[in-house]
Amino acid sequence: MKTFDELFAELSEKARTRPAGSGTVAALDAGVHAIGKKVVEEAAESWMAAEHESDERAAEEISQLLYHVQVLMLARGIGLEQVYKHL
Ligand SMILES: N=c1c2ncn([C@@H]3O[C@H](COP(=O)(O)OP(=O)(O)OP(=O)(O)O)[C@@H](O)[C@H]3O)c2ncn1[C@@H]1O[C@H](COP(=O)(O)O)[C@@H](O)[C@H]1O
Repeated sequence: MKTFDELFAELSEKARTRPAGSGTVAALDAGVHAIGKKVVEEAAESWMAAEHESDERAAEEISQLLYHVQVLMLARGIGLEQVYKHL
């Protein structure tokens, strides 16, 4: 298990070191447009799971949404503090 901040640190390191086989690196190479589509897809899946599936399935879809949001942040060079200051 990991926290939001821990995942962001892990993904930042992947973006910096670009290890072979990383889905994050592949997503970053695909660009903001492709990442944005994944965010929308995972948002829709989160919504559907919340309406029609178990808590566990909804939580899983929400975790994927959070992952893709972090990848979008990395693709734009937006840090956690930049987002947190608006919360
Ligand atoms: N938490 C995640 C995570 N959540 C979602 N995803 C990606 O998002 C996809 C969402 O699943 P779906 O079932 O919707 O996907 P799919 O339609 O079958 O997949 P695609 O063909 O669209 O990729 C997954 O297949 C992963 O590619 C994630 N990919 C990576 N992580 C974590 O990110 C870290 C770095 O991962 P790598 O960059 O791959 O090393 C690791 O700690 C991983 O656990």
